[in-house]
Amino acid sequence: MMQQIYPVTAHSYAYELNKDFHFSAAHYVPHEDAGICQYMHGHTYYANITIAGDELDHTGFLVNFRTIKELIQKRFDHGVMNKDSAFSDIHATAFPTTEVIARVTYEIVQDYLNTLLNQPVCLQVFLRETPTSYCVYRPKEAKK
Ligand SMILES: Nc1nc2c(c(=O)[nH]1)N=C([C@H](O)[C@H](O)COP(=O)(O)OP(=O)(O)OP(=O)(O)O)CN2
Ligand SMILES: [Zn+2]
Repeated sequence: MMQQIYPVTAHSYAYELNKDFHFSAAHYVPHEDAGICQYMHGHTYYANITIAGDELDHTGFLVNFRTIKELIQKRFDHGVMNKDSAFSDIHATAFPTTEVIARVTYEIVQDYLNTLLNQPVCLQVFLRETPTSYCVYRPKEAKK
């Protein structure tokens, strides 16, 4: 696992946890302006998910680290991003770019967090696509 320093997001929650994991997937960016990226190719994506909250659950967890990893890894690992229902080859806002995959990752994680009684929130998704390229997604509506 790649270890690195991630950008921090300021907030006033009592607890903040971060989960690192990775997954491998194929994709293409379905527009000719994407150059060679319009052709199918693969990456090992490295993700760091930041979750915060004020209350712990009955196990003393803000949220189970393992669940966060599995939500994303089980869905995308060794798959073709373009085939996943979260993405589209029609609308640019749903092309599986680093930016969109980071946003979709946030949406999957936050949808799960919304089911928890202690109501943690996802503050940031850091997604590295290549050794030299990454995106940080922070939801605009997140309470700080
Ligand atoms: N804003 C974005 N730009 C690009 C994306 C993207 O998702 N968002 N994706 C690509 C390619 O699909 C590719 O995955 C990454 O390209 P790049 O960073 O150029 O990769 P390299 O390994 O070739 O980078 P070097 O630093 O030149 O080695 C393109 N752009
Ligand atoms: Zn790519």
